[in-house]
Amino acid sequence: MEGGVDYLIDERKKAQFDVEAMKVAWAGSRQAFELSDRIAKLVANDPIFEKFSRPMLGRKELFKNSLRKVAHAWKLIIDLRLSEEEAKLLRHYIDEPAYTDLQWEMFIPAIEGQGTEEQKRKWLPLARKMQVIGSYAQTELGHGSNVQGLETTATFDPQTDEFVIHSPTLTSSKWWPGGTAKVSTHAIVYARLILDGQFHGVHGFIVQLRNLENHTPLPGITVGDIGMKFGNGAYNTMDNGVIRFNHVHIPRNQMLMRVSQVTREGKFVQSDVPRQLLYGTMVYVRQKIVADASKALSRAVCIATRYSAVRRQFGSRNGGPEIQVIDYKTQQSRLFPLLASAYAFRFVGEWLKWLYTDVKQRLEANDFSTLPEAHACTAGLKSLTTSATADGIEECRKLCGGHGYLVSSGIPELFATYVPACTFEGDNVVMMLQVARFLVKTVSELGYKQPVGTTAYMRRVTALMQSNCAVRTAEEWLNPGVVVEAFEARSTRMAVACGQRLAKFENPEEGFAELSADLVEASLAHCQVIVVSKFVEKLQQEIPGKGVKRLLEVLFYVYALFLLHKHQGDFLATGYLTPKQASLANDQLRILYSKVRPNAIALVDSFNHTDHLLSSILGRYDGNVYPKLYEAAFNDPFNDSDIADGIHQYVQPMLRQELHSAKL
Ligand SMILES: CC(C)(COP(=O)(O)OP(=O)(O)OC[C@H]1O[C@@H](n2cnc3c(N)ncnc32)[C@H](O)[C@@H]1OP(=O)(O)O)[C@@H](O)C(=O)NCCC(=O)NCCSC(=O)CCCCCCCCCCCCCCC(=O)O
Ligand SMILES: Cc1cc2nc3c(=O)[nH]c(=O)nc-3n(C[C@H](O)[C@H](O)[C@H](O)COP(=O)(O)OP(=O)(O)OC[C@H]3O[C@@H](n4cnc5c(N)ncnc54)[C@H](O)[C@@H]3O)c2cc1C
Repeated sequence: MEGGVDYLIDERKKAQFDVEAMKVAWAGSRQAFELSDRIAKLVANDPIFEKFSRPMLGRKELFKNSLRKVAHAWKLIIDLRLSEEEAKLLRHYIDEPAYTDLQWEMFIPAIEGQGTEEQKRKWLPLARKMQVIGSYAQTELGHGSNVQGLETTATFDPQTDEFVIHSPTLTSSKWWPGGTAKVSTHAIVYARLILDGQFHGVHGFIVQLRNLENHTPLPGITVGDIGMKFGNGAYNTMDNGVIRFNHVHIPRNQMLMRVSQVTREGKFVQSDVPRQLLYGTMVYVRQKIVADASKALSRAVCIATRYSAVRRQFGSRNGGPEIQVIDYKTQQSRLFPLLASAYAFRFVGEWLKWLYTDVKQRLEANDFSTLPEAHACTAGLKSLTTSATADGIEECRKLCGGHGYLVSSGIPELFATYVPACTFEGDNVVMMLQVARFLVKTVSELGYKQPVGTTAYMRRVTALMQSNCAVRTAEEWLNPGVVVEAFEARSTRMAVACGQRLAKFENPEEGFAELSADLVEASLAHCQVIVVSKFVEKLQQEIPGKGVKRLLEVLFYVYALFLLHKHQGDFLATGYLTPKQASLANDQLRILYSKVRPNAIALVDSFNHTDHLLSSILGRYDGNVYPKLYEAAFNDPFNDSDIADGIHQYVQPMLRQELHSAKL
């Protein structure tokens, strides 16, 4: 047997559920499935969107090719009259970081959220037709996480009714904004507002960077690329930029003025809208990043699962086949929790999208009451899901053994493209510390204020602090109420313990800094409550299709009990579980893995990933791994000739002992 074609055919026959119905459950609805499937095939069948050769291209060629793909995609959007939703899917399936990500996910949302009605009327139609191309220039060489520490200045000049945008120091150079180095014509630049010598906080300004006719930078603007990033291909299709402003004048009406206004006379007016709305774009993008985590993790898991069914090692009896590596319990205990996590993140992402839509509608109606919770949820879940996904992709590489390290496995590029998600849109630790602030506040108010939303479980603080887990058998862990209560009790106990220790500090900020590592752990525990509860809520809905709900229940228990096993130190230290109960959870986990095993291939088929999206020989749908790996090796341009450049010059003289006289 040269490939694994028969193995995957056999595996698919073992499925105990309706794969087509699971595809719909994964997509969210039949309509969402059909839409997504149609766009995925459109991209997969278009040779311009080929991406297998991407890691072998030099930077300039890579970038030009990326510009070509974006132009081709835009042409398709117009010719096929694709909706905004379809265009988003098109970008997802093209699977190449590009300036359009910033245009659609940051520049436009920033104007929508922070612009006045007049500004929206002017800028949004231009941006939506791609007549201006915008980026999001917040981070500087010296500051990223600390937004209030940004140094770029926007000084109002009452003489000309303009703001003067200036980079006063080297460290104030804008650094990282995607799409800026070579493409964007405009940027939302975050700068310190200065009126009559007084600082009035950091605000966003629409600044034109390039001449729309010939694309040259405007006077006073120095702009360039910040250099190659991690991995071949990967994020290097994006032109992350550096910008220096030398007293660049922009009209007053290009300050985004929904939150605060500057009058013609140079007076600062603070509206009723809270200052935090300036950060609204980040709430939107963090929500989007959570939704995307399941897409990235499911890709890696799909590759590792298919390959684990094709790959065989050891255990051959009487010349028969060796054991499929997916049958090793260790392989299952590493792979199946990641498979379950992909589903868990899919469902929590769906819920977060709902939460964001609700907050957005409220904000439009000037109801800001749910913004703090939305901020804490998006920050915390962004941190949890991206960290787990980045680690999960790397684990999948190891699950594929040596072949996982080959670029043709599709995993190295996926990893290199994905890992910055742990840093951009807020470093993951800094984000968890935001959750910690929210939790500390919630806990300190417990005596007189009912917690709401995702912290509502803390209303039962007394019960959660005092009662203990009642599980006596492994079977008793198969109860969603029991599982969720365990997570809620652990989270409440960790948060309350942090609150009690904080109260001993005279200076709360000093206490917060001192206890920050514990606070991050308490925040993670709270975020895990959210993911686990949202999975349970999903299971309470009607889920059609033979066996679909049952398999999702299995995955829920795998996800939750795996986390419980991994963090059993917390569950034991807080006193909610006994060592015996933790051990029973682990026993149940092993039983659950055996329930996943026959369904593993069908569960990853349910992601409906095309071979184009996976771009992986190990993860091919047909399982034809070995012949294709062999073919790809000899198709590599490095194998064009048997004698590589440099052999005659540097190797042959060594073999002939003539190196001393060779010209090096
Ligand atoms: C959160 C901060 C660290 C806060 O700092 P401070 O403590 O200094 O606070 P402030 O004084 O500023 O404010 C305090 C106050 O405000 C509240 N707050 C803070 N943030 C928010 C918010 N967002 N919403 C609401 N409220 C907020 C806070 O809780 C306080 O409230 P109280 O006073 O009541 O306590 C902040 O400074 C911060 O956010 N820092 C991080 C900076 C950051 O995130 N920068 C992002 C730069 S842009 C960027 O990185 C772009 C990345 C590229 C993205 C590409 C777009 C593509 C999208 C799709 C992505 C898919 C990826 C998938 C890849 C693949 O699959 O291949
Ligand atoms: C691929 C990529 C694309 C990007 N695109 C854009 C873009 O389009 N526009 C844009 O404006 N920016 C962009 N960024 C910048 C990005 O948003 C920042 O890098 C990010 O917000 C982190 O900030 P930083 O670099 O200042 O990290 P730092 O804050 O310097 O972090 C360094 C370390 O310090 C720790 N740390 C920092 N503060 C604290 C604290 N208070 N407590 C405890 N630990 C702390 C962090 O955990 C981290 O370990 C991009 C970055 C990347 C990697």
